[in-house]
Amino acid sequence: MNQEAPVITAAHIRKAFGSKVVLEDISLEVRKAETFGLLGPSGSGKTTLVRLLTGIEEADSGEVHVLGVKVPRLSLLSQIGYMAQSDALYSELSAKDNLEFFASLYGLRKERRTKRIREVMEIVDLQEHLLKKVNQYSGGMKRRLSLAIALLHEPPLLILDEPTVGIDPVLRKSIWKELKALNERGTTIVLTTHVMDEAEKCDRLGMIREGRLLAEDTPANLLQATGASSIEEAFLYYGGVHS
Ligand SMILES: Nc1ncnc2c1ncn2[C@@H]1O[C@H](COP(=O)(O)OP(=O)(O)OP(=O)(O)O)[C@@H](O)[C@H]1O
Repeated sequence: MNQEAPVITAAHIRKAFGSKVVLEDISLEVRKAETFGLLGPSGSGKTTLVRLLTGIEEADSGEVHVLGVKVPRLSLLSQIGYMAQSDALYSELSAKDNLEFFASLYGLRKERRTKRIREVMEIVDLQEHLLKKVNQYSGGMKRRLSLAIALLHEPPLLILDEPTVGIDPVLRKSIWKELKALNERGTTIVLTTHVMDEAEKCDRLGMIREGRLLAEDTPANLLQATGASSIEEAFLYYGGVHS
């Protein structure tokens, strides 16, 4: 059992856009060096929740603390590697120039910058496309470059919104291997997914449906508690769809 203070604590989060309530009374904790997966169908509120955790979006009520600090806080930005669902890249620039830009934003000095750019491009298997303009990249390549940028400054917390969408199974496997290696080195990871086999790879899962957290536990415990034979079945169970 990890006795350290949680890296993320969200308490009674509520968020509405106009009259539409998108998140209702969400409370959760993410522990140091774990991979916490947010699993839920399209439109269930996963992106809104991770945006609240980063401080990009503000809750109507409830509080989020990250690394002991109340969100939003500018100083937290250097502590978080955030990969949004839509890629925030400069398409007229090369991958290298994009990486250089974000590296300078994070204050990486020249030597470390060069080393890290090489390392992160290897992780996402784009080293041969470093000088190519982003507008010549495929959708999957852009996702991989976005992941590389999130990893660049070696933040203690990674928040990844659907990081492996559009990425082929072989590379997906190697990216998961890297995420697990980062866990072992102390990095905490929060990611969203609606892919069940990815959900099983997370240390703990939060199941979200219609803005509510249905359950939160390890994949094994969720299976045991529901008597389900798959995460998909467990999700349906908590969603009230008993077979
Ligand atoms: N800025 C916004 N203004 C109004 N409605 C919004 C806004 N952002 C999100 N929503 C709505 O909030 C709900 C949850 O959206 P969200 O993107 O958080 O879901 P999601 O689970 O991440 O979905 P997906 O897996 O498709 O990305 C949706 O109904 C969406 O239309």
